[in-house]
Amino acid sequence: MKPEFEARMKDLLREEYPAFEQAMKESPRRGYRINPLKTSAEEFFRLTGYPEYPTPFAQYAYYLPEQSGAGATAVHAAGLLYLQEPSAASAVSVLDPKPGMKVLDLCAAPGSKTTEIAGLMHNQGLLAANEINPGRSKILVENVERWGAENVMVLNADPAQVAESFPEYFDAVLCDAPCSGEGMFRKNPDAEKEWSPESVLSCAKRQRTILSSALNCLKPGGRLVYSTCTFSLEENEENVSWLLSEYPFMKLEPIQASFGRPGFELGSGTSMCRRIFPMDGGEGHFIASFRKETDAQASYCSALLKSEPMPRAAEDFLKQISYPYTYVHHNKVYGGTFPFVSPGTCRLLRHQVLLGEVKKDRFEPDHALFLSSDHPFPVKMELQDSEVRPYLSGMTIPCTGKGYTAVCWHGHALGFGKADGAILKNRYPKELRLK
Ligand SMILES: C[S@@+](CC[C@H](N)C(=O)[O-])C[C@H]1O[C@@H](n2cnc3c(N)ncnc32)[C@H](O)[C@@H]1O
Repeated sequence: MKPEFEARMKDLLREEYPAFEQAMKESPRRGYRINPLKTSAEEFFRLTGYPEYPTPFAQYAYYLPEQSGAGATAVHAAGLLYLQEPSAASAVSVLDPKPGMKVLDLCAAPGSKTTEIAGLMHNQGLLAANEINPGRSKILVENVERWGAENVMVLNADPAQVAESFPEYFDAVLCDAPCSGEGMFRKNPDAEKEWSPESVLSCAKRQRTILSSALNCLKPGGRLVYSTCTFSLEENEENVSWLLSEYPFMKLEPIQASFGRPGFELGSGTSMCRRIFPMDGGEGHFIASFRKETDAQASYCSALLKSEPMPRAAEDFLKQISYPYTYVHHNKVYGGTFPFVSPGTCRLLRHQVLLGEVKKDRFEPDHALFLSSDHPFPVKMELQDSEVRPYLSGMTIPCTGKGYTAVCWHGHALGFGKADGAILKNRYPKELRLK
């Protein structure tokens, strides 16, 4: 540990410091969540043979066994699991999103909390996932797609733009802010190299700007959950105190949780927040929960988008699967479980589910259609275990069927291909292929 970091942690933790120091010498805890949109715990453990070792932080969350190789296997490609640092799942447990709500995940990439929220919403309501960084926002799209969520729009915008486009729109907002990452030092020792007391202060300042946008997106009566994966007071309880004094209509709420420990009390009720340290079974997290209490009752309705007519080629193809809402724009056809709302001035990367595109009067389905959780494609083929790697590497597979076909492993689609009665031409996306 850097001496300055060590001194700050001693000051913060006092008599608890030896436990922290000891925990920092131990191996990091790794975790994953099961996808409730696609599988059950019973099926998951039968398919993987993993030991069932739940974490205290969230529903569907488990510690990862050593040497699982989970990232490269069919369960990952089919979107049955998401690898996530165990304590990071705690913020969504506090947010407690429900089916039918309108939820914003403001700092969302790579998507561990977005997929967790989507899992709890069961494709009902709207989840907007925003990421400011263009490169990271593409990874977010990939992860949402593999998860199979059908009600997620992905935005790539500055939080201020999101607030301008969706004023007082959401029932719940998660602000999982960029931070100095002190809770990542055990997992990723390189993260500590970039740390300094100055970087803590600049993160705290940036978090205040992001928080101001976050609360503007929240409708009256709505709930804002603020989280970081760092330990500094400046980025956590001090920012909470700042928000309470700057925006008196924001009220701090107690967090009822069986994990972690209370926040440090700064005189504004900040012991109602929750903290997790490495000696609490995860790497480290901070969570605060606020309610927006204003006299205003009305909340904003985002404009609905007007679809272009459904192209004939798409209409014929889509008889095979029917979504509650469809939207056509520039020959691209989208399906979803929530009406298609305007992204305002935000750059839009994903509109619920991209079903496919009409090219030269032919409809070409998209990978996302096949990975969707609630609308399985009816024409399928089942892979043998030995065929999974070849398929995920982009190779052709023997197949006696004809036409577009979902390629499945134990009934779960990994992707698709086009069969000609003898072989299936592989349409697994090039950028996802195993090397
Ligand atoms: C802690 S990470 C989010 C992790 C994500 N919620 C998850 O669970 O996978 C914070 C994110 O905020 C983004 N970010 C960086 N600067 C930002 C800013 N000024 N405004 C909003 N987001 C920012 C980062 O690119 C990063 O993806």
